[in-house]
Amino acid sequence: MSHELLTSAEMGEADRLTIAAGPTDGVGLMRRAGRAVATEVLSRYPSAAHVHVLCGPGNNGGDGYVVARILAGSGVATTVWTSGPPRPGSDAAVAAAECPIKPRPLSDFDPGPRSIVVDALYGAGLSKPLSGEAARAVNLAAKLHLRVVAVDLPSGISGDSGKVLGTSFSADLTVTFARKKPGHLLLPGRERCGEIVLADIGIVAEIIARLQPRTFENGPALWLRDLPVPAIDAHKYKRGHVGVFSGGPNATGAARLSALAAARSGAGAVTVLSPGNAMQVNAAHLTSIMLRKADEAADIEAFVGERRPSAFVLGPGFGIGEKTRAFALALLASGKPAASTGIDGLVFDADAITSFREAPDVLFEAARRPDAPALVMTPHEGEFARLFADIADDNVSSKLDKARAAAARANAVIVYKGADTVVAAPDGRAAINSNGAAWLATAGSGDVLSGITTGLLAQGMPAFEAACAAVWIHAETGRRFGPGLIAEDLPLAMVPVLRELVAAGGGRCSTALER
Ligand SMILES: NC(=O)C1=CN([C@@H]2O[C@H](COP(=O)(O)OP(=O)(O)OC[C@H]3O[C@@H](n4cnc5c(N)ncnc54)[C@H](OP(=O)(O)O)[C@@H]3O)[C@@H](O)[C@H]2O)[C@@H](O)CC1
Ligand SMILES: [K+]
Repeated sequence: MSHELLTSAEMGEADRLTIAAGPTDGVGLMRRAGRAVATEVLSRYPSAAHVHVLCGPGNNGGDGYVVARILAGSGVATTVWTSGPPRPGSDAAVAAAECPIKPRPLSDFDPGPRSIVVDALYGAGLSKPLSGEAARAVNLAAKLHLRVVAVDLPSGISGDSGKVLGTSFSADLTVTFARKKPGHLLLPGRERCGEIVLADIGIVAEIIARLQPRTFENGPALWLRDLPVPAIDAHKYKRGHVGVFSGGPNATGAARLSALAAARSGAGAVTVLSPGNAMQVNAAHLTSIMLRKADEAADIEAFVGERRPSAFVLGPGFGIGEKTRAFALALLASGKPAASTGIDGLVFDADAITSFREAPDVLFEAARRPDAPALVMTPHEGEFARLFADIADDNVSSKLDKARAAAARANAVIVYKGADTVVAAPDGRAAINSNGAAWLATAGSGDVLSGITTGLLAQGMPAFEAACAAVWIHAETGRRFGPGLIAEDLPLAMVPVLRELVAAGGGRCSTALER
């Protein structure tokens, strides 16, 4: 599995364990890292007039000296610029000694137009904002529109958070080693990396597994085995029954989008639960989706007892206020075994999140009760801040840290939406999504995401996996559809994506869900 993401500390530990296991030493790893970068430079820019390798004082710079040695040995005009010599006795000092090019001070950096920059100033060891001569080099490369190949990370980007410290290079290509780091996927880091190439430098999977990584790049490898497929003896209720709450007569569309998405994601039956005064509007627009009146919390109880739904989505178009809070708390009290016919999973989105802005602890306490159904919440940035104001205000933490802290506090899987959506579970696992597309930023898109998540939950998929799969499928569908996408397109357009996932080996029979 190469979808694990490593923090700087974990990467350092992988390095240490690899060296301890032998026979490769630190300089050996550095030579492989540098060679991987040099190979990319040579194959992508075979006719480059001049390559400028910028070397910092640490091991990132060490990789740079290896790159410079190999490029020069291949006949490429190469200049090395350094921001400081390596520490005597370090691996980087060995690499520098092996490099035949005499380094020049970075303060004199003076690249010609159309040359290539290899940025080996700072990588995993970035410890402060870029300034002085490094910032000048960044500005010069940008001004001259030079191609930049970053070693491990563009200097100035934090590998753990994706944040820019001071300023940073914007690379065309970033070559990183063993596994990607969170900063390659979190914004703005992701935009500054350009294309990312993952190079194998001999840090084996067994070593990575010993670190027990808790952060992943979202993709099928993380959840395909849990993706529900109907068993041969499936009937509709064995495939999970989803309940979707509709808003009033002027706000019914969001629920229908969620309902359709839940049905397309494989739930065998979907019921829209509508206020009495919106029954006619909903009835006029529903065909395979069922419809039932639900005006108060007692109606939920009756529905759960009679129809045995397995998952609900509350929030899209529902409205903000006391009724939403009452419905949410009634649903959270409907888990097993408190009610023998209890439900397995809940998705709270939009208005269900905002309704608790004055008293989030009431929601968290209800979600923390042992019998509460698994809860997934899908806030965008604004909604996240309403529920987790202190976490959102923390300027030091990354989006990953924030999603994790929120998940632990709320005892819920948090889907912290955005162009770099993070899914975090209360147990500390987290995944960063990287296949999103700007086409998804359209009204109703989030309602569809909630519906897919609920559909998967209803079929017995565990909450973290269901949320990750829904985010990925939703993003993949939007990416493939491209221009012209509106939310109504998504439920049907995701069918080819689902077909491919099932063909690729998904997953778990939803008959496990006998109700
Ligand atoms: N781990 C592995 O498996 C492998 C790792 N490899 C490579 O090692 C890299 C990590 O190396 P690293 O730990 O030596 O850190 P690195 O990024 O060179 O920086 C440290 C130095 O920079 C300085 N410094 C930092 N920020 C600064 C700033 N803004 N402005 C000025 N100075 C600043 C910092 O100063 P200090 O914080 O000590 O004051 C320190 O001197 C990694 O990215 C990869 O390329 C490969 O060889 C293959 C195997
Ligand atoms: K770098």
